[in-house]
Amino acid sequence: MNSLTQDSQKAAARVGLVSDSITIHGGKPLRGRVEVRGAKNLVTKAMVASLLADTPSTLKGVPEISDVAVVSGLLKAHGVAIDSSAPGVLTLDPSNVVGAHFAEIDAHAGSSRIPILFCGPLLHQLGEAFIPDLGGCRIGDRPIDFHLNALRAFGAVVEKSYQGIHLTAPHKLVGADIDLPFPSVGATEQVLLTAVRAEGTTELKNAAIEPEIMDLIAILQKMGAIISVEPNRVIVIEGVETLRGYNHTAIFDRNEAASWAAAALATGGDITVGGATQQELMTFLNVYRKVGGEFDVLEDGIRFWHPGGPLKPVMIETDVHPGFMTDWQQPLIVALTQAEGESVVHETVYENRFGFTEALNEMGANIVVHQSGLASITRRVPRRPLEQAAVITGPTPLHGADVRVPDLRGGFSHLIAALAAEGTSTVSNVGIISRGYELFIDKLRQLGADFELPS
Ligand SMILES: CC(=O)N[C@H]1[C@@H](OP(=O)(O)OP(=O)(O)OC[C@H]2O[C@@H](n3ccc(=O)[nH]c3=O)[C@H](O)[C@@H]2O)O[C@H](CO)[C@@H](O)[C@@H]1O
Ligand SMILES: C=C(OP(=O)(O)O)C(=O)O
Repeated sequence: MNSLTQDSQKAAARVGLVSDSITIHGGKPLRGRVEVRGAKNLVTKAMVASLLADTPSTLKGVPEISDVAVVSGLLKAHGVAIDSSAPGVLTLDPSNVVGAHFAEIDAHAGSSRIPILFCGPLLHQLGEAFIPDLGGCRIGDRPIDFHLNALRAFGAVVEKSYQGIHLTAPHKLVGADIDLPFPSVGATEQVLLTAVRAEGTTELKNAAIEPEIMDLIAILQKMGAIISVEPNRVIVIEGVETLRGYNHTAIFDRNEAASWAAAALATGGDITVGGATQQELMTFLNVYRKVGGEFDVLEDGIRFWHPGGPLKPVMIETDVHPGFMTDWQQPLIVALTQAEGESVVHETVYENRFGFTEALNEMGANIVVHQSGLASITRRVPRRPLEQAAVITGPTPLHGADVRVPDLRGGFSHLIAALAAEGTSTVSNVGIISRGYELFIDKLRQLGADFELPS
């Protein structure tokens, strides 16, 4: 069994997903309503933030996804008492934070990227931290140099070993001036979670300002932190000695919402995404409209549908917020296989995020991924050294195939392609999808998808 399949089976087991594959009979529009809850990319960080307090926190809107299970396991290993008896609500009590045993941490190694964010909170609480190997989607090298350099700037001593990373704070952590080479989401969160209790002031330049980061800042402010978001990606944090627990409802998952929107378009369907709001999806909504999709912003969600007639090709560049999010391109590309003409999707955030298109080509799509010579394709000069572009020529009818999920968003795009395709497809390794899509099998059923799970 290869490691991707192992990752998938572990993720499936964490959320009680009984099957790691699904057989889909496609060609049927998805119609109905699904609810999205808290964002994977906020909830897990909010859980880590609870470690910084001296009283319990309450987090609401928590989805049943395997990344939440991984972070719960790591927090429990560090002595945080977690009550999850109320659906979608976690109370996290950090009164007895302790160093974890290696075996307990190692059980979660390679499953998510969130462990790296434990550094600052554990250094503040215990004076040391041990971080196991990171996981997350394999979509590029994903180095952590910005994180470690920032931690060093606060005064942490970093020692790497083959088992993980050991950090100590021989003297107190002190505020620092940090200028990120790229507005990294994770590194911005690393700085926030460390600076809030460091002595003195931290100025972070070239910070990421994704909505999930703004929600994390809101949480930290509720806890007693002093953080100001200034123009031009500058965030200033005045350290405080202690923080208290928070009570917060997580921002909705805009990546899940965009995925269901793309599913409506690709299958010729009509899906209302309950819990989605317009502000966080503005860039996505503009592109959705340009492609030919319709949407209606409701009081309690957004309705997305295919109005009939041909879809139009588009040119997109993924970017940091407020640009077109890199996690949105995979589901949308399935819809673009049905647009009349040539679309170009230029990936500027990760250097290897089009692996999923191979399976779409097996299903009949015409997608060519270019590693170089991008200027001639997109008529622009690359901004980062390792950019890729995918050229999608449509419309091409999709047909069923047996495909394996390579990563979270690519995997969801495989589900959408199978739902849109004529004939039967088997999608395996679907456990990976449960890292970020809550109860997706139940939601597919609600939307009238025709599928079977192996008995
Ligand atoms: C759990 C979570 O929130 N995941 C999201 C987060 O990932 P994550 O926080 O890992 O992504 P980053 O924003 O940090 O990465 C952006 C780019 O910066 C590079 N980089 C990052 C850190 C570093 O130390 N060195 C470095 O070179 C990365 O390789 C990548 O090319 O933001 C990404 C960009 O919106 C999203 O696709 C992910 O869904
Ligand atoms: C890349 C993603 O997540 P992670 O950073 O957790 O791998 C994602 O959510 O698409």
